Amino acid sequence: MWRSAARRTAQIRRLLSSSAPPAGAGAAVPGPCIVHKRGNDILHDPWYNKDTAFPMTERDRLGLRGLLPPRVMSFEQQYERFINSYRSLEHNTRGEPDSIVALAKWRILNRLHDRNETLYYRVLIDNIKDFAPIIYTPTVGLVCENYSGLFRRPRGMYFSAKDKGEMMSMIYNWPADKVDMIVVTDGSRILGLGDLGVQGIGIPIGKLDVYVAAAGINPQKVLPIMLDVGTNNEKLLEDKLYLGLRQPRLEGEEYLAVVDEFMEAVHARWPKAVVQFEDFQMKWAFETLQRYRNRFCMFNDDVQGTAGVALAGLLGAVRAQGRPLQDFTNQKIVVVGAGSAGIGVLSMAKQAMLRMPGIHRTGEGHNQFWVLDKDGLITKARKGLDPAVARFARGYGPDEIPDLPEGASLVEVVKKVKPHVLLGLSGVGGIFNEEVLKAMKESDSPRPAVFAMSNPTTKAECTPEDVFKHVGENAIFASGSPFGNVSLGNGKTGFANQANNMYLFPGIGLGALLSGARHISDGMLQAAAECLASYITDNEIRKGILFPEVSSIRHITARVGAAVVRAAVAEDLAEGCCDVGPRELGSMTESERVDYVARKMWYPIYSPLVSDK
Ligand SMILES: NC(=O)c1ccc[n+]([C@@H]2O[C@H](COP(=O)([O-])OP(=O)(O)OC[C@H]3O[C@@H](n4cnc5c(N)ncnc54)[C@H](O)[C@@H]3O)[C@@H](O)[C@H]2O)c1
Ligand SMILES: O=C(O)C[C@H](O)C(=O)O
Ligand SMILES: [Mg+2]
Repeated sequence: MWRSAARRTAQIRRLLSSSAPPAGAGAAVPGPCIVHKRGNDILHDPWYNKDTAFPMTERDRLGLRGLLPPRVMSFEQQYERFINSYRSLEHNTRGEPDSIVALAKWRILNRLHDRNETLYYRVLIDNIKDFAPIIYTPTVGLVCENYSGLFRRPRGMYFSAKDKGEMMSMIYNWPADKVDMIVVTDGSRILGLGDLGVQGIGIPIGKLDVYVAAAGINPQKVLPIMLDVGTNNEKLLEDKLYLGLRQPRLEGEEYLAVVDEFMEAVHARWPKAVVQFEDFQMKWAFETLQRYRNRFCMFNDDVQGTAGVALAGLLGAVRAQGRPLQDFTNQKIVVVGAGSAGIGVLSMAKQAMLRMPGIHRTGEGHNQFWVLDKDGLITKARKGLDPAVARFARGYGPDEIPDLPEGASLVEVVKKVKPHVLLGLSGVGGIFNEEVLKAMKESDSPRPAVFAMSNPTTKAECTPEDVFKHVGENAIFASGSPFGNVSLGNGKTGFANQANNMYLFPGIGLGALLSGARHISDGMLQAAAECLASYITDNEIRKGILFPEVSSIRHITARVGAAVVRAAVAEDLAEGCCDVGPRELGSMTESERVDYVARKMWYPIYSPLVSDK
C-alpha cells in the first residue's frame, strides 16, 4: 500500500509542482467580464478592486480616471510592496509582546482582505506557512477573544435567536448568487478558549480563508456564519462593547429550532452548498451531526476532520516504529480529553482497527484505548456517562490489566499502561508535564509519540522542547498549533509536526462539492484520512515527520479532494457538479481525478473588467 502511495505521491507532486501559477490556474480564470459598477463603487468592492493596478483602458471605461494616482503599478509591484510593509512591521515590532505583534500582523492582513481580495489571497497562498498562524490558529484565537473591540466592518452573516421566523428571507440578504462553502459556529467552544459567543465568528472566517488558500474555493462563494443563541460567558455578558445577544444561551428545543431554521434557509437558497459545523460544544456537535448528516451535505470538522488527521498521525506512529500497519491493533493509546474531538478520534481509530485483518478475533470488545477527562480515567464505574464515551470506558479492578481505578490520574495511567501514543485533546495547556513525559519515556514503543493537539498554542498539552527533553530524541511530536522544530545537537532535528484538521477539511469540503455529494459518508471521510496518511514517505516517517509541510497544502488538498470524490462516486452518493457527472468522475484514473480537482481550484489573478471586443 505504502509503495504505491509513494509512487502516487511522486506523480502528483510532479503534476502539481510548478507552483506559480499552479496547475489549473489558467482554466479557472473567468473570461473577460463586464462589471456593472463604476467609479468608487469598484474601488470599494474588494472583489473587483485592483488599487493602483487598474490599466488606463479600465480607468477610462469604468469612471476611475482621476480617482487614483496616475501611475499604473503591476500586480507584482503591489505584491512586493505589501510583503515589504509586512516585513518592516515584523522588524519594527521586534521585542514587543507576542500578542501585540500577532494582532498587528492580523490587522495588516485584515485590512488588505477588506480592500483587495485578489492581492490578499495571492499573498496568503504564496506565504501560507507564514500567514496561517495569523489568520488561523493561534492568532485567530486572540482575535476572537478581542473581536468586539477589533470590530470595524462585518464579514459573513449573523443569525441570532431574535431572528426566529426571519431566516428564510434573511438568507437572501447575502449579495452573492452562488455559495459553495459555508462554515458555521455557535461560538460555544472556540478552540480551547471556551464560550466566546458572537466573537467566535473569527473561526469561520479563518477556516474559509484556509478553504480559499488550500482548496481554491472561489472567495465570492464562501460564507462564514455565526449563530448567536446567546452566551454563558459572564465576562462577555458584562462587557459593554460585547456585540452579541446579551442573554444566556438557548437550550434544548429552543436551540435546535434556531439551527433547524438556519439549515432549512441555507438549503432553500443554495441546495448544493457544503456546510461545515465548527467549534460547537460537544453536546450540540454530536446532536447536530446526527440530526443533519443524512439530510444535508454537512460535516462537523472538530469531530470528523480532526479524527482523520489524528488517524493519519496514529498510523504514521506505527510506521515510525518500523512495524506493519496491521500492528495498529496492538498500539496502546492514551487519549486525554473525551470531548467532541477526543471521541471523534477514538471512534474513527476504533473503526480503522476493526477493519484490520485479525481483529475480528476480539471484535467490538477490543479496547486499546485509555481515555481520561477532567475527572481522570474513565471506567465502567463512572456514573452518567454519555453513551458515545461509554464505548471507550475501561473495565476496572483486578480483571483489568493493568489494574487502574476509576478516575486514575494521567501520570498513574501513563506509568502503568506504558502507551505507544499519548494524545491530548483536552484544551488544558501544559497538562503533559515533566512527570507525565518522563513516564512516557518508559513507553513500550521504540518511538513514543506525543500529540499535543489542543489549540491555540497556550492550550497545547506540552511543547516539542519538553517532549524531546523528557521523552527522548527518538520521540515523535505533533501539535494542533504550529511550533518550530527543535535542534537536538549533532545536526539532528526533532520535528514539530502540525496535526491540525486544516490538512483535511479543505479536501473534504472540496471533494464533497465537486462530486455533488448528497451527503458526507464515513467512507468519504475514511478515504480522506487514508489519503493523508499515505502522503508521507517512509523516509520522512523514519525522521519523525508525520505530516506534510503546510506550504504544500494545495497539493495535499487536491489529493484528498480526489479521494473524497472517488469514495462519493463508489458509494453512489455523487450527483456530479459543473457539467461533470458521476459516471465521468468515476471513469477518471486516480491521477486524472487529482488533475481535475486541481484544475477546479480558483487562483487569484486580476481579470479584465472590460471586454476588449
Ligand atoms: N488539532 C486539531 O485539529 C484540533 C481539532 C479539534 C479540536 N482541537 C482542540 O481540542 C481541544 C478540545 O476540543 P473539544 O471539542 O473536544 O472540546 P470539549 O470541550 O468537547 O472537550 C474537552 C474534554 O477535555 C476534558 N478535560 C478538561 N480538563 C481536563 C483535564 N484537566 N484532564 C483531562 N481531561 C480534561 C473534558 O472533560 C472534555 O472531555 C480544544 O483545545 C480544541 O482547540 C484541536
Ligand atoms: O481551529 C483549529 O485550528 C483546529 C480545530 O478546529 C480546533 O477547534 O481547535
Ligand atoms: Mg474547530
